[in-house]
Amino acid sequence: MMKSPRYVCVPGPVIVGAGPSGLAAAACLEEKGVPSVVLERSNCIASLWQLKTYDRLRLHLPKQFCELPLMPFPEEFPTYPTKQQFVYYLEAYAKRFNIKPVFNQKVMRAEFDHSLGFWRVKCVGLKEGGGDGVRVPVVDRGDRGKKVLVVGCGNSGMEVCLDLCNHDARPSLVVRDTVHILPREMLGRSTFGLSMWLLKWFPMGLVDRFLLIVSRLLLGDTARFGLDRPRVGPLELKNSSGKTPVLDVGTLAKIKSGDIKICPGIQRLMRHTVEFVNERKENFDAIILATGYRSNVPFWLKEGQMFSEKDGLPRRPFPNGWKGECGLYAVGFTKRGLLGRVHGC
Ligand SMILES: NC(=O)C1=CN([C@@H]2O[C@H](COP(=O)(O)OP(=O)(O)OC[C@H]3O[C@@H](n4cnc5c(N)ncnc54)[C@H](OP(=O)(O)O)[C@@H]3O)[C@@H](O)[C@H]2O)C=CC1
Ligand SMILES: O=C(O)C(=O)Cc1c[nH]c2ccccc12
Repeated sequence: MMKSPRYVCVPGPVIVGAGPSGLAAAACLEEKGVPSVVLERSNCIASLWQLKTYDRLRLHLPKQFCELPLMPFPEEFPTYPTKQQFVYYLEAYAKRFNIKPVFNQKVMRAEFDHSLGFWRVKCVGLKEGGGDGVRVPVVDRGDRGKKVLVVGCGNSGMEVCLDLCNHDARPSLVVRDTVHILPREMLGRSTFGLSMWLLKWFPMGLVDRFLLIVSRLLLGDTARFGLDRPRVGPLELKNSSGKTPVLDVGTLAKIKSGDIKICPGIQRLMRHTVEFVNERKENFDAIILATGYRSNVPFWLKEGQMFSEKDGLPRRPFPNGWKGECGLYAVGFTKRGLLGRVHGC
């Protein structure tokens, strides 16, 4: 077996991660004739999409907002492409721009060497197939009637609850804080698309008021079902804290009908028994954590102050990418978002 060299000199940018944003950055560079190296810790591109998402997942923003630069989605794709279609598109994209990530390479440290004028990136090779893919539990027939507690009421928790309902399980949803639920569409357009369009003409506070009025008309008063809204409007909140509004794809109707029960925050977890903050106790057959994730970038990036040391979240949103010192660029992530905004990069 050939041993890989200890040091490799890369005559161009290093891109960390072969997700949609990494692929987009590599393609744009390739288009300009700039070679780059993409390092990917998993053994495939878009590993979050391929290994860590549920099969029924669809994009919840229309496809025109999710396509990568230089190559549109195939015309025959529906408005909201499925996970399988999105992965197929990303594979085709990588092929088209001749992107060949170095797989199974985990970046441990990235530091700018000021005396050399180069970035020094330290990687460890992982075992082939080292995708640490946590599989989302699949509720099959054997799980019918099971009591499942879903923790976290972001888009994941809400969609997982709906799936559980549709497979005859009995889900409860932990909601420990306020949340903005918006219909996925309003006035015949996607809520996201309409919001972005309105923002071109009106201030954010006004667009927020509009979104809340239409949401109230279409969804009713969500507080009546245990889902209080934050005091700050949905766009303002996204902008200031990164918290994404939930785009309802049918979960709210199941909450209204009582098929999904809303619970307060968890105080303690004991085997199958959950104690809530109001001291009520209840037994569940399964617990699904849909509590989001944290960026690992602060762990390895030893340059700049892009991330809060307290919680690992970026210090401010990067609507169009972020340029730091020494040719350091961040593209495609929101504070908490999986999709991020890749359009601006
Ligand atoms: N169809 C699609 O396109 C989908 C897109 N997405 C996107 O992926 C990204 C990630 O979404 P998601 O996985 O939902 O993660 P998020 O970070 O958006 O949501 C996590 C949720 O978990 C809650 N939470 C965290 N810790 C706890 C706790 N200890 N107890 C109770 N609740 C807790 C948070 O609430 P709190 O405010 O209390 O911290 C929050 O509501 C988002 O951008 C989302 O829009 C996700 C699913 C589907
Ligand atoms: O799903 C995400 O991560 C999003 O970014 C969705 C989103 C961001 N801003 C919005 C405004 C209105 C509706 C959806 C969104």
